[in-house]
Amino acid sequence: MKIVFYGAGNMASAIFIGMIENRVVEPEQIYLTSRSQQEKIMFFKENLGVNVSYDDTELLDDADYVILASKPQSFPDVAKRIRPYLEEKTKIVSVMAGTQIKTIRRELRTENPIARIMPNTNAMVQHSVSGITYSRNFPDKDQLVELMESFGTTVVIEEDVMHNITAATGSGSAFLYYIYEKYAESLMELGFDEEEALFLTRNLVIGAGKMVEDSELPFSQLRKNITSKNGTTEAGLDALDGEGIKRILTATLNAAANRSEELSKDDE
Ligand SMILES: NC(=O)C1=CN([C@@H]2O[C@H](COP(=O)(O)OP(=O)(O)OC[C@H]3O[C@@H](n4cnc5c(N)ncnc54)[C@H](O)[C@@H]3O)[C@@H](O)[C@H]2O)C=CC1
Ligand SMILES: O=C(O)[C@@H]1CCC=N1
Repeated sequence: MKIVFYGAGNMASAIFIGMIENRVVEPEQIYLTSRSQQEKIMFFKENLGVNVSYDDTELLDDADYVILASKPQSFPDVAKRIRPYLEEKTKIVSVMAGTQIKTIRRELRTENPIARIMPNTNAMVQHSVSGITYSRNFPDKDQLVELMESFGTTVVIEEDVMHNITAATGSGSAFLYYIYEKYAESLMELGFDEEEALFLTRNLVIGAGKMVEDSELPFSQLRKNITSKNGTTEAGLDALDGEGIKRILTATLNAAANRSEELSKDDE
């Protein structure tokens, strides 16, 4: 199998590192190309054993999958590179937020099978939760799902659900990291120094993540197990509700989903 990544940034590298670490592909089956970050992709070549090329003829020759992993705004340039050399057998898989299948088809001027996936950077530790949607003519769906399951779990969705999945899990871990950042900053306001605040937050997050992984209890029960009547946790949770935690999170997710919709309209 030959898998070619156009773009070798944060998302692409999380995917191919996840795939290689899980041994569903050999490094020599992966081809990388980029526009910037040439030092970084040489690092991948030297340390992982993947191929690097800037020659589109070589890249697209007999390719099974082309992964579109540039920013949506760079896609017209990427499409120009791919268009002349794309073979009929090649399946296109896009990770770009907001770029619709019909836009990809139009820019590449192709009837080839196209899938859109929305992973997240947890792919690097095989824990992405990824949305996937296919064009009608996509063959071997199971093969693509199998490849994707090497870096996490997948949910098959209709294309119009992609905006919500992009917000929920594509962007979602950034929202959680931001909350952890702010948690550490608040610990510093409480009196801990920076090192202590980061140490405490990091270990709190790791422990909570492990509890979520290992325990069968729902989030609400895990929370209740910590909350004594009239105790400290209850006081903190009342403050969180008073500040409108639910409203804040709903606004966050709506903003991200709306931006995905805007991106999809930019290219109509
Ligand atoms: N970072 C994330 O957590 C996620 C990102 N995505 C999507 O993944 C895509 C990439 O995002 P990042 O990896 O974060 O961006 P990035 O900026 O880290 O990487 C972009 C890559 O595209 C390459 N590129 C740009 N123009 C090119 C061209 N003409 N030919 C070949 N390569 C070209 C750049 O050289 C770079 O390697 C975006 O479309 C984004 O919507 C989707 C899910 C999560
Ligand atoms: O911020 C973005 O647009 C991309 C899509 C999902 C995560 N990162």
